[in-house]
Amino acid sequence: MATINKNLSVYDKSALPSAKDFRFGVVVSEWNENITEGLYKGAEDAFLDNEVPAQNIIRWNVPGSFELIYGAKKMLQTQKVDAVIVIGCVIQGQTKHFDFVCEGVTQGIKDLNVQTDIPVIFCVLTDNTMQQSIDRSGGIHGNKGTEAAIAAIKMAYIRQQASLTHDYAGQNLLTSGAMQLDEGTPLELKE
Ligand SMILES: Nc1c(NC[C@H](O)[C@H](O)[C@H](O)CO)[nH]c(=O)[nH]c1=O
Ligand SMILES: CC(=O)[C@@H](O)COP(=O)(O)O
Repeated sequence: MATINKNLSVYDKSALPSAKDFRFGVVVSEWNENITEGLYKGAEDAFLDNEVPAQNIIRWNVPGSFELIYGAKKMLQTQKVDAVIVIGCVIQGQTKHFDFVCEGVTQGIKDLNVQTDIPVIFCVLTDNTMQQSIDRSGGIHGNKGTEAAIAAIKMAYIRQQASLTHDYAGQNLLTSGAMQLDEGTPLELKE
């Protein structure tokens, strides 16, 4: 379903786990800061709306979206956080640079999710025009920063619950039957 068919800011607060004890890192790109600041506000407001204490939100800035990878890596290595959001806005220019930045950031953030134990949420707009970015950072399609904060809360909870289960060494919990993840159903871990 494309963004135009859903509002990025809409979420069911009653369906979320408590986030008051979670700590979140947010790495923000300074490129297109008129957009990334709006995305950050959406994320921050959603955290605060879900009782995350302001002091539990750690923000770092990096020059551009490509640097989100290194910034998130150092955040994970040095800060006690339950999830990290990377925020960027990449807009098509005249050259192929857009393609390489977008692909590089996507693969780099994917790698962090594979190689580390902390969820890293991908809040990077990859748009054709500035208007598309405006529409998705608090405009007519809502705010992707809000969506990212809700994802961060949900993933921090999944990580917390998974840490309570038996260590199925070498097994993928999602396929071993130990973890049933149904949409909207609280996580139930089976021994
Ligand atoms: N054109 C955009 C960039 N480009 C800069 C790169 O992200 C990077 O900072 C540079 O290549 C140095 O390593 N970054 C964005 O976030 N958005 C753009 O539209
Ligand atoms: C994503 C970019 O780096 C791009 O916006 C830079 O613009 P250009 O391709 O015109 O150099």
